[in-house]
Amino acid sequence: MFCLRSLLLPKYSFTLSLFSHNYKPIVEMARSSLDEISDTGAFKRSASTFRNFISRDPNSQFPAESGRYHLYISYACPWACRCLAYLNIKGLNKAISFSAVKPIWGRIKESDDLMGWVFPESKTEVLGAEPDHLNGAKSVRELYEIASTNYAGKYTVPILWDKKLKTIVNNESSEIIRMFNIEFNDIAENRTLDLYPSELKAQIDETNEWIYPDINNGVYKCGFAKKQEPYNDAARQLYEALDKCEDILSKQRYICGNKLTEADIRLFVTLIRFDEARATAIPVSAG
Ligand SMILES: N[C@@H](CCC(=O)N[C@@H](CS)C(=O)NCC(=O)O)C(=O)O
Repeated sequence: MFCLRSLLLPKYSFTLSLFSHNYKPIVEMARSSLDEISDTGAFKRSASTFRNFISRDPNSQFPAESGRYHLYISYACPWACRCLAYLNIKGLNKAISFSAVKPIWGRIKESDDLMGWVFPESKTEVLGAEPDHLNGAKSVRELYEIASTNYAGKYTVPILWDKKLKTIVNNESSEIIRMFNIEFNDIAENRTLDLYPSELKAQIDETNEWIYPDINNGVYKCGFAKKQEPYNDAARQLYEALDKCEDILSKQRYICGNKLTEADIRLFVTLIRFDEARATAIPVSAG
């Protein structure tokens, strides 16, 4: 039988591997995920900052117009790839453009040592990544600086960018996918697909409530933990949650029943890049 544990083992490190080529001591990386450590040594994710909503209402501040919005992603980032998956599955590729940064962090500003997502110099430098033709930014940090003069948070992807107002609409993937699911239905090619249908909302929410902390964010809690105890806790929760998925998916096709939903996409993008994205750093053992 297909086993989630065997897919993920033995090298259980995750996202830090993406950053490892240019790894710098944490003190030089204020305002990145690597800096979000509590007193107990546990990874503590801060909330996303840009939380505007695109609406199908043409009179709203951010109306769902074709050609107006751009999605910045990294193929290495599961949060960003949720949004990319939605872009494709909803048939929004013609309405919303997207581009990818380089998959490995670089220095994001000449004047300091902060590391983060950077754009390549040319389209041929790194497969899939391309220079920022929209804003001419060298790094994702520059996009945040265009959008806000006093931004003090992390420089994360995904970013849903408004080309017209030259600002970030939203940088929270769980909200971006909800917008893509419904708000663009007047222009989406696959408008009848509803990945958050009303009859399954409660079940999807309930599923997200354990998959998010234990798996989606759980891999970061393992990878970024700075002490043994929080690492052990996160790894135990992660393995228990994977076993729970295994159990559910051995009895039914999708995580919330017989229909593909948001909960599947959110789980899949984390699972699919375990081996690819976390090969070199912070191994997670079966505990
Ligand atoms: N809450 C955000 C999280 C996004 C996030 O953490 N992205 C990571 C990449 S996997 C990032 O861009 N990190 C950059 C940094 O920490 O500086 C979402 O779900 O959209």
